[in-house]
Amino acid sequence: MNESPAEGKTYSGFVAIVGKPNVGKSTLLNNLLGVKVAPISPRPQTTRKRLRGILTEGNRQIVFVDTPGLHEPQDALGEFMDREVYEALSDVNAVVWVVDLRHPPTPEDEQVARALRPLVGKVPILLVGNKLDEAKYPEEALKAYHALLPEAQARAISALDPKQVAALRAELLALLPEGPFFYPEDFAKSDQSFEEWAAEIVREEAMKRLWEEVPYAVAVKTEEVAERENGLLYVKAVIYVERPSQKPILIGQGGRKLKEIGQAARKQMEALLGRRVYLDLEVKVYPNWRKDPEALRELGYRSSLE
Ligand SMILES: Nc1nc2c(ncn2[C@@H]2O[C@H](COP(=O)(O)OP(=O)(O)OP(=O)(O)O)[C@@H](O)[C@H]2O)c(=O)[nH]1
Repeated sequence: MNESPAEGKTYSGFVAIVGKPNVGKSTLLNNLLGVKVAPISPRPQTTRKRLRGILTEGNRQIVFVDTPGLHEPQDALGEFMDREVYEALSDVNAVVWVVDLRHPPTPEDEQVARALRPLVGKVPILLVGNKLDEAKYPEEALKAYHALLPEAQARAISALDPKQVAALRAELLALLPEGPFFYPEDFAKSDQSFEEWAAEIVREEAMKRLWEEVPYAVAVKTEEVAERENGLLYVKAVIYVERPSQKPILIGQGGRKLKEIGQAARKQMEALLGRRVYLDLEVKVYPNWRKDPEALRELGYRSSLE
């Protein structure tokens, strides 16, 4: 653990961001931090792994833990994702429970509320009704969610509104108990390696462009990152699919889809790094990787307990 800053008291803690798939958890995390650390797509269950985002402001530090959307697992990947949520909840100072105000609660929201119940009275639980900008009956919806866990403190926001996100950020910073920083003040905003981040960006761009079952069959692994003489950063990533029939869907006619995915991911990388990137993508088949615990580990879905 790192004691910091040099003088005076410090306040620090872990804040878990939980909720069912697609409610805006990753969007909220990225906007709380002011940088993009988590992948976002209109597809539910884009987030697969727990991810830490680190926010340091003055003498206060929050380590956010973004979690996959809690859902009924269909396979080994799904079980891994739910386990990630329960582990994230085991040792936190506050919980942000995100719900979608455009719709009333579903059984999945009830499942999240049940998972949070043991924390009542132990740590603050902030119920964040998100997507206020597009909600027709936000007050009624928030009330219905609040009824699932009346002990939570409820508020409505849009994760896309910088002012509302800043207010939530200030509220969370104020909740922190006194304690030393977990990361040095100048630590990057996420604990992901560049290789992991690059793979997540490619997966995000692929998921946005695929339909039905195919987005969920995609896994991405960064195989190489190398400096090139002309100032280019060379990044080689492999996109894995589960069946040979999925490969042409990803590549598209005349390679068009893969090119689109590559261009969009490269742009995101260049924007973050402020330099030119050569992104080399390849598509391979890894039969039924989602059902195979060994394959999950190989593709980076490793529990932090291992
Ligand atoms: N209109 C509106 N859309 C939002 C808001 N917040 C997030 N979204 C959109 O909701 C979709 C899902 O957002 P994510 O941040 O990926 O959601 P998530 O909860 O992390 O999803 P999982 O990875 O499935 O757990 C994306 O298309 C976002 O752009 C909001 O406040 N208003």
